[in-house]
Amino acid sequence: MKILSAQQLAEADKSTIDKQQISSNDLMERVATLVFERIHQRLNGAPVPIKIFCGIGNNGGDGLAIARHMIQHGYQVTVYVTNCSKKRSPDFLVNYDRIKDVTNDWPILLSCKEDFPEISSQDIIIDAIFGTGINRALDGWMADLIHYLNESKTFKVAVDMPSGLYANTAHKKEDAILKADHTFTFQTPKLSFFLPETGDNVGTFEVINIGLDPEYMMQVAPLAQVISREAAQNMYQPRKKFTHKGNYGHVLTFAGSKGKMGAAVLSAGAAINAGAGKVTAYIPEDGNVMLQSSLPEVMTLQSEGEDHITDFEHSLKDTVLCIGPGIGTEKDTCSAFAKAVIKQSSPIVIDADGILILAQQPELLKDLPKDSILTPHDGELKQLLGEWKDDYERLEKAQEFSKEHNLILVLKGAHTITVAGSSQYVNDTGNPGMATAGSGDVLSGVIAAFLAQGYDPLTATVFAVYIHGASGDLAAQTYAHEGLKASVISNFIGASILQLFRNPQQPQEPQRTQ
Ligand SMILES: NC(=O)C1=CN([C@@H]2O[C@H](COP(=O)(O)OP(=O)(O)OC[C@H]3O[C@@H](n4cnc5c(N)ncnc54)[C@H](O)[C@@H]3O)[C@@H](O)[C@H]2O)[C@@H](O)CC1
Ligand SMILES: Nc1ncnc2c1ncn2[C@@H]1O[C@H](COP(=O)(O)OP(=O)(O)O)[C@@H](O)[C@H]1O
Ligand SMILES: [K+]
Repeated sequence: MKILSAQQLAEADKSTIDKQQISSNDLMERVATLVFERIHQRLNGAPVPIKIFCGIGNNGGDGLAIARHMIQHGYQVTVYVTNCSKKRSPDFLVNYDRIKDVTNDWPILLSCKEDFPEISSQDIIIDAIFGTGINRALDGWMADLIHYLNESKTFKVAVDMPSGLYANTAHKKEDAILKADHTFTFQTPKLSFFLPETGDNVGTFEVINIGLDPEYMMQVAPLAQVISREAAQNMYQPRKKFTHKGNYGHVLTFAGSKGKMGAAVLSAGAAINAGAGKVTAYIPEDGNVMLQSSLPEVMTLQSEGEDHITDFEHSLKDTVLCIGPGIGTEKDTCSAFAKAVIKQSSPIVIDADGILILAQQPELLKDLPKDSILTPHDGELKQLLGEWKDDYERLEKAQEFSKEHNLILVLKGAHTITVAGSSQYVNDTGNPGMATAGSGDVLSGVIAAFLAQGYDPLTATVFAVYIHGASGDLAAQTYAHEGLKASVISNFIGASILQLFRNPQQPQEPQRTQ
């Protein structure tokens, strides 16, 4: 699913109005009806007090139209309008008049702090103050209103966007942004929903298809794409009947050191669990017994170094190299790392200490095969790219780095973003239970396994990130977030591939918790 900028969404609105020969007010009515239906499905006429706060632009117009539908269906609604400017949008004004026809009274105007209504914990708040049109931080009593609403313990629903939040530009820390429990967003999710500095303001969200011009939606180059279940289904490559293990590739994991042999077990184990035909773990000598007894399916090759890898002399022909988990940064490990990456001619998966070594020896970047995949968490990313001032600069720097070095970057987090040149793919599977030691090692093995099975590097990466998160979601249904551990996530890889093609009505659909 495409993520568009606020400006592109405004263009899509315009194109829709032109091509579908409807007025902007007809579109607003369509939007409001769709939101009302979603709310009505959930509340089912419940006599809860609902307070709708409307701005004076089109988001406010949406709010007034939603309020009108709710009042006509017997809901207990009080409507407030934030009287912050004389510049009211034409469609706001149409709906301002229309609601009066239903209530025989004007909505309550708020012009200062003293006007703020009392909010009880029983209330439901609907926030239609600002949407994608916001172009500066809220100040004065408008900022106070947002803080006031945030302090209340009641359930808050945002229309299109939590008010105060920008769709795709950075905020200052102190900006007033509504903290919604749920957001009904229109046509596409916004980039800010997925970023760590702002995503928490959105609560859970659902995207309402408001029927914006399909032609525009098809041709527009998005800011980023969210990997949907359908997209992941299309990426999957089923196995053929008359095949053998040689058809599914050979992964060589270069991982582990004394005290961190688990990283080698996790990455090699995940590569086997995700379908690599053969997996060999290249490890320090002392890790051999542990690895062989943990993973009987995996072959081993041992470095001369007893407690860390000190050398690399092996052939990498027809092998996918997955390098870095738990290797440490000893001098001879760094030289062995350099030997291996220089020798390899097909895309490499580089994780953890491998990324730190690259940051220390950036001259190696030019030796990496095109489309190699780096999977840094933010600590590792900072070593590579330096500090960033906000989430958007992080993405810009990652894009520049990816373009300059012809690499794919996997920016791990609650919504992992895969950056390939100027394209960005946002992952929507996974849960906070995956914030547990070793889950990144598992991801590196999954990416390598898909590469080995013949997926192209970008598809292997995006699909692996999706499946890794989906495995965590499925595992969490049995183990809860707290009980998740990396080996458990790895053991659910097969189940999550099955789940990808299961009818969503069947049990065991992963619970989305964004
Ligand atoms: N054609 C339509 O009727 C549609 C309406 N939609 C709604 O329209 C919204 C966008 O509407 P608008 O472009 O009118 O913008 P908003 O309703 O988000 O904002 C209204 C106006 O407030 C002013 N403003 C911006 N920042 C401010 C600040 N910090 N303090 C005070 N005033 C400020 C701006 O001049 C802006 O135009 C969407 O989020 C959505 O809710 C669309 O989603 C669908 C189509
Ligand atoms: N809150 C979260 N929600 C979803 N996924 C998460 C969350 N926290 C971590 N993850 C995922 O877990 C993995 C953690 O990787 P990493 O930090 O490298 O762990 P480790 O170094 O212990 O292996 C990443 O794939 C990341 O996207
Ligand atoms: K809003």
